[in-house]
Amino acid sequence: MTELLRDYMDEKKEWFESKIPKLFQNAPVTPKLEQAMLYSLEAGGKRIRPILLFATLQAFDQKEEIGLTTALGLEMIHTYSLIHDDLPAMDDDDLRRGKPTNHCVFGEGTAILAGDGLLTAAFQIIADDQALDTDTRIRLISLLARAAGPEGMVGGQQDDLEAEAKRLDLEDLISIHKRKTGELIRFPIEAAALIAKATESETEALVHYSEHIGLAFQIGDDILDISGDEKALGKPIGSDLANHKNTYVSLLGLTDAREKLAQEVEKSLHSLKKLGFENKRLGDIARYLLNRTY
Ligand SMILES: CC(C)=CCC/C(C)=C/COP(=O)(O)OP(=O)(O)O
Ligand SMILES: C=C(C)CCOP(=O)(O)OP(=O)(O)O
Repeated sequence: MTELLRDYMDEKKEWFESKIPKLFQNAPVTPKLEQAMLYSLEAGGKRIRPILLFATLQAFDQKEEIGLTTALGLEMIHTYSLIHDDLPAMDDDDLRRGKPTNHCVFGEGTAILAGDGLLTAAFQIIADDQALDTDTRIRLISLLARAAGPEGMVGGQQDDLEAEAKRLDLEDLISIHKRKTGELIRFPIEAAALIAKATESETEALVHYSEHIGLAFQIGDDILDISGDEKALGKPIGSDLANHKNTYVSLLGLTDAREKLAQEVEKSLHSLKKLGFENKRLGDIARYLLNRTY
């Protein structure tokens, strides 16, 4: 990662995270539930989805502040998905973002409710966002519901669960990941294009970019699951193997998985070129995915 991108990501992450403690300040949320929601939300992570939203707004010379609430809602949904993904009924993981998983600290019942709370509160804060006009808010809520729901992430997760006992081909694996991971990578980019009032053809090129980096991101996650550093990642490695998951590495082998990742990054840069955005932050983010270590 270039020093410039590192600085940008650190700065945006810090700014974004400074807003999290205030999220439920004026809401009468049951204390243990609030504590459980904030525990996972504040645990860190790369904040790559909010950063993609800010970087897309920046590419259109828009202030990042205008996308802040949408980015918070998105990260709340991403965090809920990780809490539920770690549950004994799913991946049964003990470590996430460098800390014991939500159910290990608060118990399974509260972890399920913390996830439910984050999911629903996300839509509430976007609906109430005074920085955006009503039409934009409704369109964002619709996009986000589609991306996170049964057509998107939840559907992808269901297919992923069912696939554990089977051997998939590459096409099936891509179809699962497009929904399970890809939709929440696509959303911040499409949302920022909507907020910035991008044209149809600009949005189309950005959606293509997002689809390619979404796949590159997931391939990178699969590679890191076998060759990454547990401390840097903040989650256990070897979990895919233990759970008999179909991954790009199990299907293609490490070398070809790396090659496929490089191809997806190349295609994402090609989509950016159409917009003259390849040298903007979005291009740097795509190039960072090539060799990410966490
Ligand atoms: C509705 C739900 C629960 C969705 C979960 C979506 C998701 C992307 C989980 C993490 O995937 P992973 O298991 O491949 O990643 P990790 O290695 O981080 O656990
Ligand atoms: C989609 C996948 C692979 C789950 C983890 O997502 P991230 O790798 O973005 O996790 P955090 O940085 O937010 O913890």
